[in-house]
Amino acid sequence: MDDALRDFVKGLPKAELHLHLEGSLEPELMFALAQRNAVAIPYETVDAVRAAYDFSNLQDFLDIYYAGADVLRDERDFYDLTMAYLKRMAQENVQHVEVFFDPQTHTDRGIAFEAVADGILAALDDGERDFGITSGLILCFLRHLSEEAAFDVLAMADPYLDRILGVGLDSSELGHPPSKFARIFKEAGARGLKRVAHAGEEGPAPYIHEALDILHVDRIDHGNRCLDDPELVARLARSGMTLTLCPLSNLKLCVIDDMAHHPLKSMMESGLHVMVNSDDPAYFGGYLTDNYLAVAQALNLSRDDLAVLAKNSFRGSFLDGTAKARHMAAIDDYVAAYPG
Ligand code: HPA
Ligand SMILES: [Zn+2]
Repeated sequence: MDDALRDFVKGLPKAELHLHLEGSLEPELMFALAQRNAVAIPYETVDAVRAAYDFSNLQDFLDIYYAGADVLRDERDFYDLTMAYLKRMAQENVQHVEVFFDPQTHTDRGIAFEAVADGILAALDDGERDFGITSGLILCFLRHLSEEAAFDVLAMADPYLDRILGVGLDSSELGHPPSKFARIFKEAGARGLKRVAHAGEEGPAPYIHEALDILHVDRIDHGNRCLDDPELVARLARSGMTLTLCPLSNLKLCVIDDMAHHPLKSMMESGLHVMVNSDDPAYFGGYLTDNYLAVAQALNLSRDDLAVLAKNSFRGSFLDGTAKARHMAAIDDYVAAYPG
């Protein structure tokens, strides 16, 4: 491992825009919460948990990810989960995060929406106070469930909407196109929420078109498969649409067969506004710095390329223009002052 490159990336000011809080549940915390809540888990040791994280596609992962979330039971658990993530981010100079949560994963097993949201929001507040990390919370609808179920969760979230930045769409992509959620995304937009959606991770390029034209998203999560459609690439580039790429996730879920084949560099060269994220770091083997390093090494990225990615992370955020400009200037200052 190139320690100099790691130090450069670690100190680079960064934002993360594609992180599922439930996907930051480390096996150690899973065990601790299983014990605290007297929940049985099908693993003997932390190593056995990690050994089970061998996926051949998105669904393989989702089955284990939803099962793991069962140890999350009360407000304190959601607080601890979120705080553990923010603590790690503070060590990597991550200054802003827009994080996903999947309320249906919890409400469907009888956990109160309030326990989930209160725990997460309290940790986000403390993360800003203790580490200076600004944040936004994005409520994701599970796309393998119905649109009616999505309306139910939006109703539960109603008292919290002033603390929720936006809505997203995640879970099993194939067979669950964005168009299935046209009405709920329209409603979310009418309520002033930002809109993002996973599209083109395993699903085809037309799903990205649907996310743009039917859901009117402000960002595309993943979006790798846009490369199958040159006109779509041109459209995304022209509009400056941010794509939140997740390199280690793509490798672990077999979206790519080798990091050397990751499309990030060719996407940058096509003028796409791509940035780097960890998706579900506890399951995919690395947090934000590890994801930058994985592509930097496999694709031979320069420090300037990495700085562009970090700037894109703020440009693609929902921060206001002044804050974006301040963060981007700090990246220029960091690069200019960096030795060598
Ligand atoms: O990578 C993902 N894709 C879709 N749904 C998800 N839910 C958590 N992680 C993911
Ligand atoms: Zn994701």
